[in-house]
Amino acid sequence: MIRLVDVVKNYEGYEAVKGISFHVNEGELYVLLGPSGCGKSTTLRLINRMVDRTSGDIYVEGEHVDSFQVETLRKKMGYVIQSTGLFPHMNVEDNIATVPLLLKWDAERIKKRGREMLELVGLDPKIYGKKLPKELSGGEAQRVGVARALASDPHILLMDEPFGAVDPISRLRLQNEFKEIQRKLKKTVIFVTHDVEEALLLGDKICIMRDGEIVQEGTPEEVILKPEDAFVQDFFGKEGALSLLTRFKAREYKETEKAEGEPLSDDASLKEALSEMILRGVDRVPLEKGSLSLQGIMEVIRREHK
Ligand SMILES: Nc1ncnc2c1ncn2[C@@H]1O[C@H](COP(=O)(O)OP(=O)(O)OP(=O)(O)O)[C@@H](O)[C@H]1O
Repeated sequence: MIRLVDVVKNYEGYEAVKGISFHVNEGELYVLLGPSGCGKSTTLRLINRMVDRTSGDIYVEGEHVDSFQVETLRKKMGYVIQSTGLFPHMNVEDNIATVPLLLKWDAERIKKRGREMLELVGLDPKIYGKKLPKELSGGEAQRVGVARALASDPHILLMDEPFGAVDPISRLRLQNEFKEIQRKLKKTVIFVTHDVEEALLLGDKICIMRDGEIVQEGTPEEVILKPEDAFVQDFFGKEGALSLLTRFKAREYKETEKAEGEPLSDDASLKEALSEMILRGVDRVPLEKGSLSLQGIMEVIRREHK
């Protein structure tokens, strides 16, 4: 679906991307993960030609990126960035309509699509359609950013730290909602982040970068449990397999037994549930109608460690 072969980017003598190759399959959410300055954003922007390659080749849906007109290439891909990139003088509806307008959709179809996209990202079109970006909270603006990227129904989404600017609670909600959207729509997504938990929660595959190079690529389980060097191991911290618990939802391991105390949301991850158990000094925490046991969590850790 998307293939990079020996891609290099030099910025005036500084080699930001040093000959990287990878392949992203259709419907896959591929995470580029690494510390600040390692070349993640540059790699993403090479794909939609916002940055020109120094050398190497990039293919999108089997075609070389140079064989497209730049506008045609960009229209194929939704692009979401941290600061949302919304046009400040356009209301939410008009922001979402930008690419469909360029694609010359008729007015009725654009309007309908705008409403559908706002509903998909959990915003009421009647309340939000006419608002200007400055009248939105950070989390709402990010949702509009995602709605706008999805509006023309591109096969591909390029997302550069899309939830980086929002507070941790809204971020977790947005991540979970986006995961649900992705489960339904199955877009091919390249997602840039430096947040390990975000990468583990969302990624089908994770590509770890350092100093313009790929250090390791694999499923979340592979990179956590079989780190190829100390950098990857350190990057995931000492918690190792514990970080993997981010990927599992409490609801999937719910037991019928009741437990005392404030219930956790069924959407909490096993990692959050484990932290709560440690904080409360208990081996069972209540969920909505049921509970989760330490033993249940330990079984997941043991299973994943095999
Ligand atoms: N337009 C530019 N001109 C010169 N150097 C640049 C330019 N854009 C990026 N760089 C440099 O290239 C390197 C990689 O930058 P890039 O933005 O791709 O990293 P990143 O991994 O996305 O970092 P962050 O997580 O901080 O956004 C950095 O050292 C950066 O300073």
